[in-house]
Formats: sequence, C-alpha cells, structure tokens
Amino acid sequence: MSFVKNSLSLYFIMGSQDCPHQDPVRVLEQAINGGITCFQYREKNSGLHMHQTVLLGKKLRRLCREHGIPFLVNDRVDLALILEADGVHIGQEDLPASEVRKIIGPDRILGVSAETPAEAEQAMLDGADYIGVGPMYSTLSKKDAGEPIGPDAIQQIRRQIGSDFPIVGIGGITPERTPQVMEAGADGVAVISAISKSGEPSEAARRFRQYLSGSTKL
Ligand SMILES: C=C1C=NC(C(F)(F)F)=NC1=N
Ligand SMILES: [Mg+2]
Repeated sequence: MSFVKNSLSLYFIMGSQDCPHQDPVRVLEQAINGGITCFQYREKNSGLHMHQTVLLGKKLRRLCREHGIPFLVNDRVDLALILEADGVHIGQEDLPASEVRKIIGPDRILGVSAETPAEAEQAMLDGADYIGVGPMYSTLSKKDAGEPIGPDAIQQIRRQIGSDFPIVGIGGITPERTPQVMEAGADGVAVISAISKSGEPSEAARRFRQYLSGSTKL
C-alpha cells in the first residue's frame, strides 16, 4: 500500500488525444523530467487503431521503465497485459473490479474510479489499490464526466474509508488548486491537460511539484 500511496503524488494521465500538436512520447519524456511520479496511458476516442495504440503504448512503457515510473493503462485490461503494465485503471462502467483483479493477479496495481463513499467502499472490497475521485472541477479531458464534486467529496470518502487507503483527486486540477485537493485528504493529484496542453510539460509538472511540497510563495 505504501508503494502506491507514495507513487500517487503527481499522477500524469495522457493519450494521443491529449497531445494534438506534440509527439506523445516527447510530452511524457518532458513530464517525467518535470517530476511526475506515476503515469497512466489513456487512449480515448483518439482515432488510433489498436496496432498503433500498442506501438505507442510500448514506447511510453519503455520510457516509464527507464525512469522507474509506474506505468498503468486505462480501461483496457487486455492492452495492460500486452504492454506488461504495472497496473490498470477502471471506471464504474468498465469491467467489474473484482473480475479485473482475477485477470491481472495480486501483484499488479488496480485503480478504480469512485465518486461516492459507497463506490469507494465497494472498490476497496473488490481489491482496489487506490481510488480516483472526481471530477474535482470542470474538465475538458473527459467527455462524459459528471458534475464537479469538489474536494469535499474526498473528505466525505475519507470519513467512510479511513486515512490509510490511497486516494488521488482528478478533474480540472491546476497547480494552484493542488493544495485544496491535498488538504481535503488526497494522497496526490491526477492531471491530464494542465500538463499535456501546457506547451511546457516539464515546467508544468515542476509547478505542480512546488505546490505539492508547499514551497510556492502564495
Ligand atoms: C477516469 C479516471 C479517474 N481517475 C483516474 C486516476 F486518476 F487514475 F485515479 N483515472 C481515470 N482515468
Ligand atoms: Mg473508463
């Protein structure tokens, strides 16, 4: 558990749809240089065929392995196995977490999306290693995101599942908003466009790290 908890502080999520003008491999390289601690490969309505998805996934997987960054895959358990990912992240509408745990085995990381204490509790019972709670704020990265639930949702979930279970906040998080999410009880922040669309992914990641360490002049 502590490995997962420590790795969640700056969790970058990206697919080719999030890098309209740059090579996703370069974006990830820069984000790693800027200090991300975990990566999730998430191809969503990107138009890539599965062969291209596998090819790009292998390049991203290699980068993460070279830098000791956990590499997870969104939704697609088959793709996660093909890419020898460290784990997989699934939402409430994806394959049941209890079934996914059987497929990936006990040693890979299983992340589950949760918006309510009940969903969080169920994810824990199903064997999740962490939960992603959001959307914290309005987001352009997820077409079917629900209404923003804000950092308070993390506080409510904390009351239900206790202080040890790893939680990462997601949805519209910028460096400036990071302290609110962490103060609500998150172990980290998950970020897509604030890094992938920043033009300077390494600088953006560095700014998140400053706010995470509380070292910015507020
Ligand atoms: C929909 C999602 C919700 N949360 C997360 C994570 F941040 F990894 F927990 N990833 C997703 N793809
Ligand atoms: Mg999903």
